[in-house]
Parts: sequence; structure tokens; C-alpha cells
Amino acid sequence: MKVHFHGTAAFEGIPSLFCHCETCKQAKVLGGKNIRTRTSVLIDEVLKIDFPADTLHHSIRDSVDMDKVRDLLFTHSHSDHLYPEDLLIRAFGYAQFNEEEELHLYGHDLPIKHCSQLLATERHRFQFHNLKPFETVHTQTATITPLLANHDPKETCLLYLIEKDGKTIFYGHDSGWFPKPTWDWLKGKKLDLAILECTTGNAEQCDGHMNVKDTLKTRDWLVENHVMQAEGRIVVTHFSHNAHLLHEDLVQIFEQSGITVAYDGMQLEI
Ligand SMILES: O=c1ccn([C@@H]2O[C@@H]3COP(=O)(O)O[C@H]3[C@H]2O)c(=O)[nH]1
Repeated sequence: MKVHFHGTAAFEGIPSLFCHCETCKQAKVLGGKNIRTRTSVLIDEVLKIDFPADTLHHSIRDSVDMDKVRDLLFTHSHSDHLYPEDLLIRAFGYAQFNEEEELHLYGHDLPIKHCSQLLATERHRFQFHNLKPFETVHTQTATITPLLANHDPKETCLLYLIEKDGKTIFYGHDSGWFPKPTWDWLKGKKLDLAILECTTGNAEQCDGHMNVKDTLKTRDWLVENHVMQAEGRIVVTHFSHNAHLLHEDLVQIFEQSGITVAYDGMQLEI
């Protein structure tokens, strides 16, 4: 299975719009893995998680044929995870239009409501699916179980367990320390890949996100509870410039614990 990290930043991106912090200045000078766009992942070219406004940039940068994507999952409705206006580009009059090639959209109430309202007056090729936490669905490309995140009290934010071609991926952002039902549900699972977040770096306080301590504690829990397969990999993504950590700083922190630091364009085979 191919896992392609399109973007690896939190909402603001790195270097961030309007920002002159040292991290953003350094990122501009150093370039490469320090340049981060808003978070999204593509699996086997057909299953995508989240749809930030940077998707056009991702498709051009990495030569991605977005029309191959059959299932699109949303974690929540924040604009760096769902920019519904760009879904219009797939509607009649904007793209080559083959009615039979449907893109299925999956999420909790709010993301699906935003998409269906925006597309209501268009001739489009989308199907909408409302997900409920812990209710497994069989999509066109995988078996998906939405899990509860701890992110924004104003909406139900989801994490995902993705089973495809005999492999299992846990997709674990945006969230602070997971709600108990999510930990309970993960017990007994066997993961080939866990994608975790570390939005806030060494900050002590973090609201709805993980800092370095939380990410490492999550890694320890997954390993100690035998949730990771022996050859399973852990990847960390979704970094804020406010954490003031460049790519090499993150590698120094995480590599010794066997955690891979994602960067924009990174591709893993699992
Ligand atoms: O305790 C906190 C909470 C939030 N933030 C930033 O605000 C951003 C909001 O969008 P996001 O959820 O993608 O990412 C978040 C971070 O970049 C932070 O640095 N520390």
C-alpha cells in the first residue's frame, strides 16, 4: 500500500502567511522538508483524507491525478481540512464530466452538510455519506471505522481506522489525548501504520492537539498494548510553526523513539 503525505502542516502552514517568526524565516532560507502545506494524505491514489485549499498545489507539485480518487474522508470541517469550494471544480462546466465516475464523500454531519449545501444547485458527481463514530462502513476502496477525536467541542471530529488490502492504518489527527472510547476501541487492533500528530511541539498547554510528550506517550501506549504490528511504523505529522521546530529538530526528538517525521511529498510503502 502506498501512503503519500501531501501536506504536513497545521492551519497556518510553514512558512506561514503573514508571519516573520524565526521558524518561518529559517524555513524560507532552508526550504526542502521545512516547507509544509496543510495536512492531507493519499492512499494508493484512490483514497484521500481531508481536502485543504492546498490540494491544487499538491496535485501540481507531485503530479497527482485527483480524478482517480474514489473516496474522500473528512476528519472535521475546519478550513485547513475541508475547503468545499474547490470540490466545485469537479462539477459540470468546470471539469471533464463522466457521470459514472463518482467521488464518494464521507464525514460527520457538519462537513457533509457544508459539501451538500454548496453543491446543491450544481450538476455534480458526488455521493454523500454521513458517518457515525465507531460504525464501520465499506467504501469503494477500503473498510473504514471513524473513531472519536478530542479536538473541537463545537463539532464531532473524527479519526479513522482504515483497513485495505490486508493492511491497517490508524489516522490520528487532529486530536489531543484521545477520548476513552477511542483508546478502548484501539485495544486489540494490529496496526501496520499509525499516523499521529504533534501540532504544538514542546508547548506545555495544548488545546485539542498533542505536544511532544503526548505524542511519545501515545507511541508508548500503542507499543505496550501490542497494538503495533512487529514491523508496524509510526509517523508524526501536522506541525504548527508556533511549535518553533524545524524538520531536523523534529527528527532529533522523534527518531530515537522509532517515529518517522513526515514531510510534504513523503511516500511510504507499507
Ligand atoms: O494549543 C494550540 C492550539 C492551536 N494552535 C494552532 O492553531 C491552529 C488552529 O488550526 P489547527 O488545528 O490545524 O492547528 C492549530 C495550531 O497551529 C497552537 O499552536 N496551539
